[in-house]
Amino acid sequence: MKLKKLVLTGAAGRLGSYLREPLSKMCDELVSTDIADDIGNLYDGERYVKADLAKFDEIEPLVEGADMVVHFGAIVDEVPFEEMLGPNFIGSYNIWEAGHRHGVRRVVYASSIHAVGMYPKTEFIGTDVPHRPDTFYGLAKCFTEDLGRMYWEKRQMESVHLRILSAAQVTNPRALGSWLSYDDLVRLVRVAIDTPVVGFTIAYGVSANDRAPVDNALASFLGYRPQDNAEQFAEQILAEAPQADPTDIGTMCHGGPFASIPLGQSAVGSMGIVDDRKKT
Ligand SMILES: NC(=O)c1ccc[n+]([C@@H]2O[C@H](COP(=O)([O-])OP(=O)(O)OC[C@H]3O[C@@H](n4cnc5c(N)ncnc54)[C@H](O)[C@@H]3O)[C@@H](O)[C@H]2O)c1
Ligand SMILES: O=C(O)[C@H]1O[C@@H](O)[C@H](O)[C@@H](O)[C@@H]1O
Repeated sequence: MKLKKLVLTGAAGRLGSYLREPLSKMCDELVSTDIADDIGNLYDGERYVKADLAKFDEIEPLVEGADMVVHFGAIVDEVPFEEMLGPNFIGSYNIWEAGHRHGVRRVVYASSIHAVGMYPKTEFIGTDVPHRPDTFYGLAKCFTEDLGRMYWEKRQMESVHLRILSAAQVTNPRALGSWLSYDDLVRLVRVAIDTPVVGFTIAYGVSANDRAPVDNALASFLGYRPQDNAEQFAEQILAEAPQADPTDIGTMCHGGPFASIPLGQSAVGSMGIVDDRKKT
């Protein structure tokens, strides 16, 4: 199905960099947006507009005439609530409200495992477990999932909330379960757009890892079939890993370092994430 217009927020970001090209091929016009000054060379059919998610006046005109919004823009680490409020809470409201005013059919949202990060890993969690955020960052993901449910139930605007686990190079034992390869990310976003009816849906964003700690059974109607498996990295990662501390909350919970970090303090700093965004 080729759409008329798609909007991608967070287009300058790491995941955005892998989504721009495939999204540009799924529509006549892709409007990519971010707070960054530019995003490099543009793909055929792509236009870039700098805008701040926290400002309704900047976001609202971008959404006019769009079939769907792929909403990936956000602060992606734990920060004090006051800093999170604009981009991650108000930003989500701005996307849904602007979308509603312009008759946007669906939002595909980058939610996160951190909406449920305080569950112990001994629980194989489904998409229907109650929220259990590990940080203000996770709380903003919970807020946005509830916002999406409310706009579906009250205003019939659809959304798919992709609770991504770890879309980054595999550098630690946790990622052997939580890895989402960039190719599988694209597969997931593609089915979230292509599935004819989604209502309000939550799906975990994870590859076909032998050790995947979450259950996507309730989202199986999306037909997401991940192809990659982090087990290919297991031997090396486990040989190099320090002995796990069973009393550490971060080791025990789905949220990893986000689960053990004090509220408002950076968790990403300790995770060794490589900036391998795709260059254009
Ligand atoms: N990478 C992961 O493992 C992972 C896991 C779960 C969820 N997510 C979610 O996926 C999305 C993309 O993450 P990423 O890893 O590519 O991070 P990223 O930081 O590379 O990308 C996020 C982008 O959002 C933009 N942004 C921040 N504040 C903004 C504002 N006020 N207005 C407009 N744009 C703003 C940033 O400039 C950045 O380009 C985020 O919503 C994140 O929460 C990522
Ligand atoms: O838990 C994870 O691995 C990831 O969770 C995402 O929500 C964060 O944005 C990302 O920075 C983390 O690496």
